[in-house]
Amino acid sequence: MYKLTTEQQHLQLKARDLARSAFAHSAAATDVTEDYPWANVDRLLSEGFMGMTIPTEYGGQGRSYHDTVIVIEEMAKACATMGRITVEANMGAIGAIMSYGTDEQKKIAASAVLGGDKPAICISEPNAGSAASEMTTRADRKGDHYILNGEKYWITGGGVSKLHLIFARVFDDGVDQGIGAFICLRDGNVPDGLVIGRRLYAMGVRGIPETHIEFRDLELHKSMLVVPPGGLKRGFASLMSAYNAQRVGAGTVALGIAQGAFEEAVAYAKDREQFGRPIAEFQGLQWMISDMSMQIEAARLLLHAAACSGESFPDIAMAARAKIFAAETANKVTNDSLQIYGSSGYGRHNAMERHVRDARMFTIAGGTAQILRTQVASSVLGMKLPQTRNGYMAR
Ligand SMILES: CC(C)(COP(=O)(O)OP(=O)(O)OC[C@H]1O[C@@H](n2cnc3c(N)ncnc32)[C@H](O)[C@@H]1OP(=O)(O)O)[C@@H](O)C(=O)NCCC(=O)NCCSC(=O)CCS(=O)O
Ligand SMILES: Cc1cc2nc3c(=O)[nH]c(=O)nc-3n(C[C@H](O)[C@H](O)[C@H](O)COP(=O)(O)OP(=O)(O)OC[C@H]3O[C@@H](n4cnc5c(N)ncnc54)[C@H](O)[C@@H]3O)c2cc1C
Repeated sequence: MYKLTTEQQHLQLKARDLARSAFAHSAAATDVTEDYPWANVDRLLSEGFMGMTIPTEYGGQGRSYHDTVIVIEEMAKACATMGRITVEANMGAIGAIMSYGTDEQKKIAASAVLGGDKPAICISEPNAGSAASEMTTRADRKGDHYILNGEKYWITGGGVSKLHLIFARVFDDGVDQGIGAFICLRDGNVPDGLVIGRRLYAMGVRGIPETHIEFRDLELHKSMLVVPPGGLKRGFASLMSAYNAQRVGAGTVALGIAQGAFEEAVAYAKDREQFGRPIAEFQGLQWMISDMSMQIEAARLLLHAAACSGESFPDIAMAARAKIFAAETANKVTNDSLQIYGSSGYGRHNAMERHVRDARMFTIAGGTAQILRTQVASSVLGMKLPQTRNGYMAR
């Protein structure tokens, strides 16, 4: 059982106040316009919810991932887009750079995020989604620079993010060194070679653009290559280890969406009358409400435990379990909440259909529920579980 400290309870209340007063009322408009909510991001920044995990020596608050999930749930409950922005402003790319980067890299990243930027993490490719380690984006050394070529897809924040962390296979003298991550800033002037491609219009969480990004002879100084302590040969494993934090964050957005939909459904059940009495008096709905409350509470416990696990970053299996459970809970709870609303939930004049759409992405993005189950199985069985045919044959 987790218990929030007094300080964490204050943080939760501060986040809840901001989310309710500033973000909840614009969530529907953000969904309809599909515009990035710049004004809300300014508020998120000025209230101290961006770059919370950045160490104090780089201008941040040095907060834990546990503190961060407390804030994310509140933001996502009010507006899923703001929930996801809070994740990327505190986890993912910024977490990896603040842990593995050089002093110069940390200063660049901290300055971007503490200036209001939500970084973009560029891993997935059209032919390497689940099979992320099969990425073909390559960086070839040329003197003091690397030349990047390749294509990423479903990059959250494409066209609005300033800081990009680009995963690529690194070649020195044509020899594969392993996978590293490059920092590329899109700061007013778009660097030659960084091409923001077409937008992928999404089913939910529509306030953040998802785009293709191409690298066409993108030239980056060698000092922009983030090399984790284990070197490039262990680069992919170390970078994915940092990414476990973002999985916990994404799961928490799913939780916040579920909690928000649930609260609305409970209030509606007490208010709506059929057969001369509130529909909350019908056992068929009472048992649905019980199940929803259990699933939400269990998801929250798994997420908080995962956020507190590991050393620098959450443990791979705990993060995977928590994200799978929270994502599947969000799909179930938002659908059941809509059911409790009946036709009113199905109408677009109501928030329920948006909650269902917003919840849908989390069994896909950040590692699908199937891939993450394989990671959990690998941990439980103590077995490597290569997914390629020749991986098994080699064993
Ligand atoms: C990891 C996979 C790509 C599977 O690929 P492979 O079979 O080639 O790799 P593995 O042998 O499983 O892994 C190689 C190496 O890395 C270690 N590893 C892998 N993942 C992690 C992790 N999460 N934490 C720690 N370590 C990790 C692994 O143990 C191996 O180490 P050893 O060599 O054994 O010591 C695939 O499973 C995978 O994760 N696919 C999903 C890709 C993904 O999550 N993409 C996210 C893109 S960003 C995004 O979607 C943002 C959306 S959001 O909502 O935030
Ligand atoms: C809204 C959204 C935001 C995203 N944001 C980002 C981002 O910011 N940065 C980024 O890099 N990526 C991002 N992604 C991409 C995301 O990481 C990928 O969608 C995800 O990793 C799955 O890859 P894929 O979509 O190519 O599906 P595929 O890998 O093609 O999978 C298709 C289906 O096959 C299943 N499958 C594949 N391999 C296996 C296996 N070995 N065992 C069992 N089932 C398997 C999958 O589970 C899935 O059901 C985002 C995606 C979405 C939807």
